[in-house]
Amino acid sequence: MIAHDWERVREELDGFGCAVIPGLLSPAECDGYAQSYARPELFRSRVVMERFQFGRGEYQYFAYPLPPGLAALRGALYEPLARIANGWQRALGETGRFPPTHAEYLARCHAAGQTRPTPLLLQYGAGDYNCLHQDLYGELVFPLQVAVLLSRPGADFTGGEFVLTEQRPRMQSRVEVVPLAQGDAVIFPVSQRPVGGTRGPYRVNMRHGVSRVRSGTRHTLGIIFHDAA
Ligand SMILES: O=C(O)CCC(=O)C(=O)O
Ligand SMILES: [Fe+2]
Repeated sequence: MIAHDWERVREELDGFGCAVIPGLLSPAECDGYAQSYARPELFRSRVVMERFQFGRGEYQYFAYPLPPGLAALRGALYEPLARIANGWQRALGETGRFPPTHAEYLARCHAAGQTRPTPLLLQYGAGDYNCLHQDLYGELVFPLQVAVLLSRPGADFTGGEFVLTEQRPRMQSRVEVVPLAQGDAVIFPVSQRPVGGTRGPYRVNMRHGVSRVRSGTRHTLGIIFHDAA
């Protein structure tokens, strides 16, 4: 288990739709991941965002088997997040529950034909950005995901802020800009979250993206818990 104040994470996710774990990865771990972008044998596919009008920049999905540290991190983050996700299921009146371990959840994904790994490394240069999106890859959706900033803001790059939008029914949208240092992890909803209303919780629709990188190079590690069809 990752030693962290998960109650605070739950409160921030419930209150604002995002939470930060400072220094989840060390500078050496961040540099290791960022450098591994240049090792094609680690990845199953590469996406140039401009080709799909997803933005500008590129990313690669890791292949199975994941690097051991990444597989362990994905499994360790899943467990406390599954408890939060099950609280959201209850709040929204959904009957389905997420199993306590990531191995069990992956078995469900694989049985449903979602067998391809979704953890990814992203790479942005000057002028690159990531349009607002949702990382949905099939019917099975684990409702929370994690992104770790691998580069040093102000030193390796400028600009390139992580942003979230929250679309509320019949109301104007709300935005969060999440300040991150190297190694910080942001936890956020994949697509929806419950917000407490006077007549009980309602669903809001969330998207995330990255504003334009003004200079330098920015790398991120994305950890998504459902696999892809
Ligand atoms: O580069 C970022 O900060 C966002 C990455 C992203 O879209 C993701 O991890 O799903
Ligand atoms: Fe994403």
